[in-house]
Amino acid sequence: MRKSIATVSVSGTLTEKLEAIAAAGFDGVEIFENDLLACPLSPEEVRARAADLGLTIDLYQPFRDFEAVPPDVLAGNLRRAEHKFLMMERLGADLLLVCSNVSPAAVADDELAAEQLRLLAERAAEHGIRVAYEALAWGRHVNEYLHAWRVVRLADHPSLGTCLDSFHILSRGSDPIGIEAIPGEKIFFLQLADAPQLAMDVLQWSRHYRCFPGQGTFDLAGLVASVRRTGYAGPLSLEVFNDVFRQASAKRTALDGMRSLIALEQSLTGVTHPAAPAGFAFAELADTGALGGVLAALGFARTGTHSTKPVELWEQGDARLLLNTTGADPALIALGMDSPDPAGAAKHAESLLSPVLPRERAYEEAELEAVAAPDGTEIFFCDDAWLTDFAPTGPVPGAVTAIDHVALTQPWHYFDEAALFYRNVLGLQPQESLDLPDPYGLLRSKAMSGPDSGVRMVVNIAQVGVGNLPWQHVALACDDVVAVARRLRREHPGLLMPIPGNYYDDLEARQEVDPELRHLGVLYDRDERGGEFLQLYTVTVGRVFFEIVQRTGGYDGYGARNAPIRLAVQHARGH
Ligand SMILES: O=C(O)c1ccc(O)c(O)c1
Ligand SMILES: [Mg+2]
Repeated sequence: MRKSIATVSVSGTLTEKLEAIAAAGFDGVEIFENDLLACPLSPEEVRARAADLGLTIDLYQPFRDFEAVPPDVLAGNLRRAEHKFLMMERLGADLLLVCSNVSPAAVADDELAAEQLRLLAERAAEHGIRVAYEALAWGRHVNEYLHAWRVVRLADHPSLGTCLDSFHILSRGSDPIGIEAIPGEKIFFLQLADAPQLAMDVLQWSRHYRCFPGQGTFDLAGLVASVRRTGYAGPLSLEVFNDVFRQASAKRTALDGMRSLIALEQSLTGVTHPAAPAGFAFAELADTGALGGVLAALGFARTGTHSTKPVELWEQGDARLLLNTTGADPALIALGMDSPDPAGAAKHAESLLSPVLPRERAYEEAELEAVAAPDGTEIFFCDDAWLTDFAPTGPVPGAVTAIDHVALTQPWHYFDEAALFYRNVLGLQPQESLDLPDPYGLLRSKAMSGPDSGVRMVVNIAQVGVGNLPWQHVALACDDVVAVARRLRREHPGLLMPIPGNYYDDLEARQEVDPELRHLGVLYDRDERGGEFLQLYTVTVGRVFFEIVQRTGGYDGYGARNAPIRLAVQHARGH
């Protein structure tokens, strides 16, 4: 299907928007009125600019507060419309979006609304223009898509159809199955937006928190499938009002919008996602020499060195960490995913426009497919062949059994993009975002996991006030955190993060826990089903710290309750 996007969805001036939208590969645009009004170019110049860029102008919008008004108001509204029609002719746009009236002047009278919209459609037709009537979720009388359709049907004019907007339909909890009763040729336009579940006024929700398909919780694939069954032949058009997108790079946002539509189309056409990774093959850390000692203290042993690169393999149980000593400060730079089909996974990533990383691998080395995640972290799709480059010496038994999860910190404006990447490219299932209090702001955090929880990831962003919070971490699974903590307290007391006594006073007030946790600095969480989670943190080294965790009883979280304590300690220590 053709792909369009409303200019309101990306940042910049109208020309910057058009350039970014064209660069991302869209076929057309919805021109948002404010963007045109504020643009120094004439409508003819905008038309030419769009044409040069290969973009059609699919819709002009919005025209507000038109229908179901007293006669004196109608005269003014028709006059307004006539001006818009003339301007649209200059712009080369032949579809006008009219959104349902929100004004107190509107009356609850479908016959009147239909009669006036019919008049509008007649006038529009004289200019070769068609009118698409959309129910805003907060429309004064018309706020359901089937109500807007009833009015359109009543008006019965070939130049009047309806515009469906997934946000208005799904935010109200309407069942999109009713779409299938609308003839496809009367659906003049389809706007798509997803949104996170938020308990708030629907207008504020719509104007600030819409996001691209797949970034929220709406079932857009189901809705679009219903629209397609009607025979609708127009574009899939993104219309996203989002406070972050308004500030972020237009090029990045437009490209991510395109990715979301490609993924949506893939899900509709039955393109199956290659199997999600079964686990972490490795996590790779940049290191200037400080991390080897930490890993050794945690029970890891260096088992190999890459045949041609300054990269060391450290192992313990099934946890494999690579230390890349090319000189950058400690940071998580790459993740290896155990992939059942590395080539298929890389091809799928490429189909979703993920930047494929050049293979700078020598002839005899394992061919690793890699793409860049939004924050630049390299994601490798691996089978077992990669290990041979390190000629590892053999298993390293120890308390640590595997990588439990990794937590990456995103630049603040990449959060939704990252969520989409890990969901669509890696096939991880996202959970709801959490906002965690930090002494200097809020940390937004989203956890994602693969089938059987073989891969767990957390992406965090610093929200207000903290700036780009730099910490990332690798969490290591073990079967007995208390034993690990005892040993580390004894042998490497400076390695462990000190936890405030107040935390334990509160914990002990809530439930009976082993008093030794306080002495050891082990944090504790428990879910409703009695699953338990024990956590032990190291101090940070550069941007990195390690966590040792123990899950019992099916505990599936990440100790969110304890994160604010850890963040406060990290801030207090200045790292
Ligand atoms: O928020 C609004 O006013 C608005 C305007 C036009 C639309 O298509 C829409 O979905 C919302
Ligand atoms: Mg809309």
